[in-house]
Amino acid sequence: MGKERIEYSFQEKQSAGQRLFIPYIMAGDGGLDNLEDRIDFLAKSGVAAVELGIPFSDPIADGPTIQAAGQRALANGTSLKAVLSQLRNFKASSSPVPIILMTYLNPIYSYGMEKFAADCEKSGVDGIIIPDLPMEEEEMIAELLQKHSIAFIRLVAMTSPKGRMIEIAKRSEGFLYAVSVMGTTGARQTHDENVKAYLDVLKENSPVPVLAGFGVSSVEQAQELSAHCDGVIVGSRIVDLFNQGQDEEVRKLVQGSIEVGVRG
Ligand SMILES: O=P(O)(O)OC[C@@H](O)[C@@H](O)c1c[nH]c2ccccc12
Repeated sequence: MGKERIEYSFQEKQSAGQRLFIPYIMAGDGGLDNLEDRIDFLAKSGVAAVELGIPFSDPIADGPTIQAAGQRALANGTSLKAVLSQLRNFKASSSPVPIILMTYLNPIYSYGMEKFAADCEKSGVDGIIIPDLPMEEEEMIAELLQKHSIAFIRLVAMTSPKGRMIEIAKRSEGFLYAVSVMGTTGARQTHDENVKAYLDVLKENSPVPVLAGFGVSSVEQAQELSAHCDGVIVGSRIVDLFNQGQDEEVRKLVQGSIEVGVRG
């Protein structure tokens, strides 16, 4: 359950000599019915976990691709409640890979924090990412998540002072999400040169694995960044490929990224 399940999955991949890869998909994009198949497909492709987004009307950290996916999901009635009950139906805890929910704070508030944490556990959710909850305000939910054995994955930004980065890394459970661009989610061709040094600092100071996310859209980028941390998170590119029915390209992206390449 939770943190241990994430750690176990990561260790399994790393001891097989692979990089970690976490795809982000928007729950309900293409219908909630296909969720289980999609997770199975990703697991078979070699991912270390799946990050599942809850659609929200005001996604401040998201660029156009994920905003559009959220609109499609909301249009077919997807809600936090519907996602949790769908996960519970197919028992995410017997899912072949850990499931990490990514949701803004507002849907959690309207659902009820205590009930949210309890229902996540019942639905087999292993970890949570809440991008609009700063460290200073996390205490209340942190306790609830702990009580229900759910890993609370923290995000760190390139603009954080070093001391704050280290504090966030210390608190993070499962892994540390290193946001590797300044701006919103969305595929980009290249990353700022400073990203590598930033990842090196995190890697040196983090007690948990470090994964870089935001702007990664190709095997080359994944390989380049993975050489400075434990792996990558890819959202917009995966969302686009699934939306275009190019599942085979998704598989190639995952498989190319998890191989330890010439750069690493
Ligand atoms: O789409 P990108 O640039 O590949 O970035 C990953 C990202 O999509 C996913 O982790 C995510 C989607 N929405 C978020 C909001 C905040 C933090 C992270 C996320």
